[in-house]
This record gives sequence, structure tokens and C-alpha cells, in this order.
Amino acid sequence: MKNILFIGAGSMAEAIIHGLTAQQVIDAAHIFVTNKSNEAKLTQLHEAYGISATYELADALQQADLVVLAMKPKDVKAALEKIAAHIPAQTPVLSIVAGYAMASIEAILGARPLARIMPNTSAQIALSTTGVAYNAAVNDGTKQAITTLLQSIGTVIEVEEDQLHAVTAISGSGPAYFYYVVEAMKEAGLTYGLDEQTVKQLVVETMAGASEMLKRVDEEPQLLRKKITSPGGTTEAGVKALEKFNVKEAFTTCIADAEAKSRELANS
Ligand SMILES: NC(=O)c1ccc[n+]([C@@H]2O[C@H](COP(=O)([O-])OP(=O)(O)OC[C@H]3O[C@@H](n4cnc5c(N)ncnc54)[C@H](O)[C@@H]3O)[C@@H](O)[C@H]2O)c1
Ligand code: PRO
Repeated sequence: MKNILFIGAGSMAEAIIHGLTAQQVIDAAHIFVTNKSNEAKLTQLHEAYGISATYELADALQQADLVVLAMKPKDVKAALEKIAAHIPAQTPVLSIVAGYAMASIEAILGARPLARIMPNTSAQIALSTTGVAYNAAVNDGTKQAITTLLQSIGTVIEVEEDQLHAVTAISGSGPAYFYYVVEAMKEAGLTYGLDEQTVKQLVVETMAGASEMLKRVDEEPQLLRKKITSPGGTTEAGVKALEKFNVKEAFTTCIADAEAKSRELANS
């Protein structure tokens, strides 16, 4: 895969471009980016990564070996209608757009190799866990090239397209749930006279350590939790409060509502 064209120069496009150039997966000279209105953003990407900013869409589409859709869901239909006249019949398209179905892309661009991905914002530091789904027209070579591309921003999990709704609800939106928990623990911690930097460090390092434990130690979270919980002790008292306020149920509803919203967006 030689040339990649990004349509949309927002935060997700930049995170992927950062990964691709940092890991030297693809030479910056072969990365082309176009944007709807914000020329300053294209200049910034050119200066930061050496990519080619372009407004010559027809030319860029002719030369692209992969076209990446990286705009907001509300803008995707208009973008597809704009590129439809210029994109060659078999050029693969990879969409980052949450909830927008391959069938909808095909309806405008015609049958072709299609992939949809759901990364998360940890792509910025190459720690995204990214779900990817392919249609039947994607061959093994293109799958491998897309996997390599995605590995530059973290880890990759292949799923069926329909499962991307759940991936979106769990890992696409997931960092926001964690930040919410960090916010809550920080706010609570600040009421005990510790300074902000100290509380932040206590919360963030605790999360990072617990997360590493889950990755490195082959034990279920329930067991790891049990090992911390002395009978009649502090953890038991804390967890009782979480149970009293149905925090588990809140997370069940949180994931269910996000999954349902992803389906709703797909049908809108
Ligand atoms: N932010 C996240 O956590 C996250 C995670 C996974 C997927 N996504 C998906 O990634 C996509 C991009 O999100 P983002 O946060 O990078 O958005 P963003 O708003 O930062 O960037 C989108 C860019 O696309 C440009 N654009 C719109 N229409 C265009 C067109 N016709 N031609 C060229 N450029 C066009 C806009 O000018 C804008 O610069 C969204 O569809 C979102 O659902 C986001
Ligand atoms: N951000 C997008 C949203 O909130 C998709 C997952 C993360 O819709």
C-alpha cells in the first residue's frame, strides 16, 4: 500500500498520522490529507509530520491506494457524494466514522473493498485498542496492510461489522468512562486536604497499576479485587457504597445506551 488519502483532518486522523509516521509504517511523502474548511489545520499537519496537504481531490483519489474517511457522522454523506465521481472502482475505503454502515458507503461509492474501524483517543499515544471489520471484497494483502497501519496506534481486534456497535460502546467511548471515574475519585480525594497534584498522582498511578496488573497477571478482576478486600476493612466499606449506589448497574446501562446510540446513528 503506497499512498493513503485522509478525507478529514481532525483529531482521529492526526492520531493515526502520528502513529504511521512515528512508527515509519509509511513515508510521510505518501500520506495525503484533505479537509473541508480549516486550511490552518492542514498547514499544521504538513509542518508537524511532513504529509502532503491537498485540495486537488480528483488527483489525490486517482493516486490513493487507500482512502480513509475521517469526518464526523453528520458530514460523511456529503463527503461520499463529493468523492464518488473521482474514486476508482476498486480503491479500498477505510471508515473511522462511528455508526456509518458499509452498506451506506457502498450505496454511494459502489461495491468495493471496505473496512470500518473503531479506535479510541489513546491512539494519540499508540495505545488504542481498535476494532476492525471488513467486507468480503477485502483480500488478505489489504487486510494485512490495514492491520500494520492500525498497529502503529495500538492493538487490533477483528470483529463482524454488527459487533462494532458493542466495540464503540466499550472501547471507543471507554476512555471517557475511565476519565469520569478519575474525575469522581479526584473530586472526592480533594476534600481531605491533599493538594491537587498529589491526588491526581494517587488516582492516575493507581489506575495505571491496576490496569497493568490486569494485563500481566492471569487473574480475573473479581479475584484481584478479593485480594485487596480484608474482611471488615476499608475496601469492603468502600465497595459496599458502590453496591449501595448500584454502580455495576450504572455501567450496564452506560454500555447498553452507548451501543443503542451507535445502532441509532447507523440508521439515521
Ligand atoms: N474522538 C473519538 O473518540 C473517536 C473514536 C473513534 C472514532 N471516532 C470517529 O472519528 C471520526 C472523526 O472524529 P474526529 O474527532 O477526528 O473529528 P473532527 O471534527 O476533529 O475532524 C473531522 C474533520 O473532517 C473535516 N471534514 C468534514 N467534511 C469533510 C469533507 N467533505 N471533506 C474533507 N474534510 C471534511 C472537518 O473539517 C474536520 O476537520 C468521527 O466520525 C468519529 O465518529 C472518533
Ligand atoms: N467518540 C464517538 C462518539 O462519542 C464514537 C466513539 C468515541 O460518538
